[in-house]
Amino acid sequence: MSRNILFLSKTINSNVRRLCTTPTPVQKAEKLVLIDVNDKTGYGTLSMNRLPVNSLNVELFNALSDAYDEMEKNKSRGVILTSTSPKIFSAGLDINDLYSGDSKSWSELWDASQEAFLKIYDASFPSAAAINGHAIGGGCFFSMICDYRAMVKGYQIGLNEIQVGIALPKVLVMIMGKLLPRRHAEISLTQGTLYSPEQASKINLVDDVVVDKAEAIIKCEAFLNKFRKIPMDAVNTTKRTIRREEIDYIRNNKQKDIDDFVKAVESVEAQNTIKMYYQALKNKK
Ligand SMILES: CCCCC/C=C\C/C=C\C/C=C/C(=O)SCCNC(=O)CCNC(=O)[C@H](O)C(C)(C)COP(=O)(O)OP(=O)(O)OC[C@H]1O[C@@H](n2cnc3c(N)ncnc32)[C@H](O)[C@@H]1OP(=O)(O)O
Repeated sequence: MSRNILFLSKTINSNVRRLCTTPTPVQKAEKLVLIDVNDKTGYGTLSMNRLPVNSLNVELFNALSDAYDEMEKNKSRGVILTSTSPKIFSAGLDINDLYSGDSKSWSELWDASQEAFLKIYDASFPSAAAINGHAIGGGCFFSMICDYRAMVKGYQIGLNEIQVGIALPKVLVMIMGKLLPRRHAEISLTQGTLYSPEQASKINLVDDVVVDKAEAIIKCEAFLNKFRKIPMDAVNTTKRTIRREEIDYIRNNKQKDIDDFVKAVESVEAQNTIKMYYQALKNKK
């Protein structure tokens, strides 16, 4: 059974295509999240596919939410979150949107990010991130809300929002504060530190360092396998107890959280920094 070739199957929605093993090959579809369900294990591999860098915009957030809905509907046993790029998991929020947006578009962006966050963080199955390249800003955050992270050597990971001029949104602070030892969380959040996978593994930011994507997927599958003999209701009740604070915060303060994000992005200081950051990125070559 070939799992590497894209096959035609019914379109789930405008941005998500399920990959399955029905024998009708078609050319690669330009969907923002590709779904490949392994019929043997029941695990779905979700590959972000907004090339070149999987920068997160409303459409990619919505595609992730839709993909998770599909996994819930199909009673998935687990998800492996990865990317189709050979060297980038995700470069975080789309700088173009931060640079050229307005309060309406930033509200929509954050609204969509909250939805995707809740789908992943409160899913009824475990998620494992196969971090096959750089995971920066929002890209790092989306790996952090999975239950497990394996990262390929040679890339960088971290929450660098502060360097882009954005005050850290509350949920990012809450989750970083729980994942990393306190001192590392504080330094990382206030300095926007980017880490090698080896450094990240020493501070709990990643669980395993691997040599390539194939090994990352194997590690993710091994992690998901650990849940096969445990009743999922018990796992989910326990997980929700652990994660309740962040989930309740977003559910009960949705609009305030959006307003806080818009305020952070539209401040003169943030806009000046975003502008410089954007220009530096464009002048890199
Ligand atoms: C309550 C719910 C919470 C949920 C919240 C979810 C997420 C948000 C969380 C917090 C706020 C997040 C903020 C951010 O994420 S800010 C963005 C942070 N990201 C970065 O700083 C990454 C910047 N990019 C890089 O460092 C490099 O590009 C790279 C990723 C290391 C790759 O380097 P490489 O040399 O391989 O490629 P290029 O640099 O040439 O890039 C190729 C191409 O892509 C463009 N690009 C890169 N990054 C972005 C980006 N983030 N957005 C848009 N475009 C990007 C780059 O400009 C090049 O374009 P070109 O046209 O020149 O080819």
